[in-house]
Amino acid sequence: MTLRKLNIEPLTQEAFVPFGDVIETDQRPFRIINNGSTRRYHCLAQVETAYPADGDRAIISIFRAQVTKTPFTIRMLERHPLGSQAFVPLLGRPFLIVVAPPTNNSINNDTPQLDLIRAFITNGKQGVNYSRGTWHHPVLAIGNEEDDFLVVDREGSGNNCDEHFFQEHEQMILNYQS
Ligand SMILES: NC(=O)N[C@@H](O)C(=O)O
Ligand code: NI
Repeated sequence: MTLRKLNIEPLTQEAFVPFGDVIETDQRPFRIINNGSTRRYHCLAQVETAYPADGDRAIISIFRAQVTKTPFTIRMLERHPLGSQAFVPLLGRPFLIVVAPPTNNSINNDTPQLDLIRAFITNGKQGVNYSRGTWHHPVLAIGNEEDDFLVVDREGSGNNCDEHFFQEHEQMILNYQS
């Protein structure tokens, strides 16, 4: 059985709109602050929490991710139905992203739409903010050693992580050659 090979696209905000935001300074507006010493690239993304009145909080973590060797089989995607999740690289290295648009009960039995799954490679200066409900693969670090990411996501009650495992014939191959 030949599995579908995912085409890996360079990450751009335009291409990523169905999935969330690209966190980067290239081509973005800024304000000059701090007596002219600093550029503020304001509100590059917004943190979504479903129930702020019930105590949902946006929290900041660091993920130290082991390298994912490619070719790699994409066997599952996950989503966070109650909040967004942002990954910002701390060591300036590219990383891989596999995403599909959010779904609900009326779409494809509320599972990732196979034909809408896309893969991206960042340029090392980009982070991403997955919108609430965006299907995504857990962080995919590449290179020769573990990578660190600043992660901003939601802390609160209830289940905030749905996982979907593909049938074997639906699985995809991710193969990145730097
Ligand atoms: N589980 C967890 O906190 N990490 C995942 O959500 C991920 O996207 O890496
Ligand atoms: Ni996640």
